This record gives sequence, C-alpha cells and structure tokens, in this order.
Amino acid sequence: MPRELIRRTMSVTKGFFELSFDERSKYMSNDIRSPVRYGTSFNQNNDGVFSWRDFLKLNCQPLNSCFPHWPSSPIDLREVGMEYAKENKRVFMVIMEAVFESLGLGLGLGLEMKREFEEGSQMMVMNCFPACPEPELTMGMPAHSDYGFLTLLVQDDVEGLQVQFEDEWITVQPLPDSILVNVGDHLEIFSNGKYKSVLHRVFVNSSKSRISIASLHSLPSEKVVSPSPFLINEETPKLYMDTDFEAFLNFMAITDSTNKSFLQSRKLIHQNL
Ligand SMILES: O=C(O)CCC(=O)C(=O)O
Ligand SMILES: [Fe+2]
Repeated sequence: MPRELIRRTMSVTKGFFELSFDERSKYMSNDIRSPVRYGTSFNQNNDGVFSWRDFLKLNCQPLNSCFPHWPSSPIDLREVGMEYAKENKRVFMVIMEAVFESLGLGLGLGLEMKREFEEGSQMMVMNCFPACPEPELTMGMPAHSDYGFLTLLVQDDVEGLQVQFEDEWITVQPLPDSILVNVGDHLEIFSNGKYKSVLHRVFVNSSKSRISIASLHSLPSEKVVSPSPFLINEETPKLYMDTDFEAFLNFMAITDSTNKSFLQSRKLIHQNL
C-alpha cells in the first residue's frame, strides 16, 4: 500500500469531519445496510453506545454500486476512498493467505475461500475523536472486538488505541502511514479458537482530536461463518456455533456488543478459551 495513498485517505477523512454539521448530517442513517452512515455522539443518533466519537461508515461491497452514495465532499473523497478500498482489500488478501498457511490449511481450500473473500464484506469506518474537556469521564470507544476476520487500521500520530493483553490495557504507540492488523471475531470462530480476537478500546484526551480509519473484512454478509472442519478433531472439538450477519444484528438489537459478549454467546463449550 503506497504511503501516499494512506496520507491522502487520512486527509479526506479529516476534511469530512471539518465540514459543517449540516453537511455531515446529510449522511445520517439508522439503516445498518446503507452504503453510507454518519453518526455522532453529539446527537443521539449513534450506535446505541454513548462514546466521544464521530464516525462515517462507508460500505465498500460491492464497490461500484456503493461509492456513488458516499459523500460528495470533500471533492476527492469518493475517488480516494475507492482507491484506498481496493488497495486495502489487496493487503487483506495477502495477510489472509499467510493466515491460512499458519493454520495448515491447504492451497485448494485457500483458493476456494479466496474467491469468497474477493466478494466479501468490506466496511471502511472513518473515526474522529474530538478533544474532550473531561476525558476521564468518557471513552472514544468502549472495549469491544471487531466482527470480521481482520481489521486493517490506520491512525494519525495521536495516542488513543489500547489493546487488552494479559488483563492489562496496553496503549498502542501510533505509527502514522502504517497499517495495524487486528484479529476479529470471525477469524476466532473460523480458526476454532487458534486465533483470538483482540479486545480493544479508544481513550480521548483534552487537547488533541484524533483520526483513525478501520477497514473490516469478512465473507459475504449472507454467508455463514463456522469453524473450519479441518481444525476440528478429537482433541479440539467444535468450539463455536455457526454464525452469520443476521445473528450478529439480532444480538446487537437486544444487547450491546462490548467486551466480546457476542463471541461469548457463540461459544459451545463455556470454558476459559
Ligand atoms: O481508533 C482506533 O484506533 C480504533 C477504532 C476501532 O476500534 C473501530 O473503529 O472499530
Ligand atoms: Fe474496533
């Protein structure tokens, strides 16, 4: 992925969040399948969890029919976003190949999955965390894991992301122009627990706003994600239920999906995995 492309994408993202509220709010929607969805915690029309965050979610699948619905301002958002989405998918595919290899899954199976991932769901989540006068009273995003296989994240030079490791919150040192890869719930399920999705959260500060772009990738949204039959045996039984996007949406409708609660609900054997 060219650094220049990451920079340009960060710059249109920043540009979008600098637009007037009237301009941004044109893209508000409660429809989870909409090609574009803007939300802000400065208005209650957000995801249900109160966070100090503005977001713009751009659905990238299928790219050609989604991108004409994306914001027309900043003027180059669509063009840059489209180029970034394509490159992001390419990088995702390269990493998934390595993931398959690491799981000992054969080339044939890899090729089959590859075809599915080519048309897999892809969501670009642009986040803006404004400076907050009382940062200790809120979060940019509460602890959660992402629902897809992998999330490719780029961020500016302001600290904010923390990942949980051995029951401690570790602050990730931002490295601008680089891509950070997080494991999502679907990969934990598919790998039958060999990979673990990462619990993460975002804190805010009182002096600087922060921008990040999370790209979530998975299988096509109508497909079922299940533990690979090649990773189930006597030693390791099937540890997770099959799941699909519908199940995720239903879960979200009745509870919030923080703290890996969705994944927890998919476990067949409730031991400490
Ligand atoms: O801003 C970040 O570093 C993380 C954002 C995030 O976790 C998300 O959009 O799911
Ligand atoms: Fe996340």
